[in-house]
Amino acid sequence: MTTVSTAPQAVRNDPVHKHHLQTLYRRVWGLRALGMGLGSLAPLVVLHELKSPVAAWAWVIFVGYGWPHLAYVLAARSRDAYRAEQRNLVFDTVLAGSCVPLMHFNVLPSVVLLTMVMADRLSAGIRGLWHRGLIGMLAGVLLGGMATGFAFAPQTRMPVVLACLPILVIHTLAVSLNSYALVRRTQQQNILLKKLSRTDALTGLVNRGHWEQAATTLLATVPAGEASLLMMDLDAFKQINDDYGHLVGDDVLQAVSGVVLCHAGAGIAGRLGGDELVLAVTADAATAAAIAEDIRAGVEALRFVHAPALRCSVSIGLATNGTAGGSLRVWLDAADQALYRAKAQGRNRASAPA
Ligand SMILES: Nc1nc2c(ncn2[C@@H]2O[C@H](COP(=O)(O)OP(=O)(O)OP(=O)(O)O)[C@@H](O)[C@H]2O)c(=O)[nH]1
Repeated sequence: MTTVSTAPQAVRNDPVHKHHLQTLYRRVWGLRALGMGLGSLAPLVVLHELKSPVAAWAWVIFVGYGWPHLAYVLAARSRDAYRAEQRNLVFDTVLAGSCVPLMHFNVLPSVVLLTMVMADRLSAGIRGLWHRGLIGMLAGVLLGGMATGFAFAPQTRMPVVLACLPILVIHTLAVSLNSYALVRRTQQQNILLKKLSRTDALTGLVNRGHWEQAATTLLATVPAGEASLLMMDLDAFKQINDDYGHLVGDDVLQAVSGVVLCHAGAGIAGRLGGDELVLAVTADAATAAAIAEDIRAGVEALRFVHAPALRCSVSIGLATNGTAGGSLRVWLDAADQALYRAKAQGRNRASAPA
């Protein structure tokens, strides 16, 4: 019931993943003890009905209540605990199979036992385990049959039916809980992956590809004159990098992105690349100019712990979707020209197209 997916090479070499595999036997221990313990109840009742010899009792008691702990010790003492646990998982099936002839093929407990054991091999997610488990199970049935002469009495009486219930109920609920946890974890990881795939790692703004998608949608849905684009470029950023180093340069980029996000409202802030940031927002030209001034002033007010003397500024080019026409390319071009004007007019300012 513990899932260990077969991972690609890079993941398999990861120390955390290796540790996860090498400690599998510890996680399986409790589940094996519970499953084998409950699973042995019905066989014991059948042995009682059949008035089986002591050797059969001893074997089933070993399978149900001794083997789970022996399996733990074998894996713990092994040089490769994961391989040892894989052997244990196959040996589980041999043992389960061997109990079937001891019960003279009593139909309900035999089916329950074999099904539960097989379901656990499948849900472990280890490649080929179910296949090896099937062979192990058949070997177990064969060995048990050779010991009992394949005696056959498939009828199941009520006490045996009742003895099957604990494993049926508890095992089914445990497997369902495990699946529930797995689905929840996968959903959360998918959300995180989606977020990471569209986020610029340094600034936390959306990356170019995702920003272009979102801006295209905005452009298609907002009437002309009601959406604005702010294209921002840090002033003399190369000099900042040269004077203070790239790490401080990164701090500046992060801090400026923080200011942009702070004033973005419901707009979409992104990093096109380098020190070039963009904000597409549902706002007319006057509102966009006010947002641009807030960002400009916010950037000017930034101070840095690792470079107290450092002052930075940003130039901003503005374009509304009215001036830009229908395509994102034209809109970006209009904002870029406005940014060029802001730089040419002396930087640290916002400018609209001429
Ligand atoms: N620290 C840091 N620097 C970066 C990063 N990406 C790009 N740069 C640097 O940003 C600088 C961009 O400089 P430019 O935009 O060409 O010029 P500028 O110095 O900002 O001058 P103006 O734009 O004309 O004001 C280059 O030196 C790049 O190496 C980054 O992720 N971190």
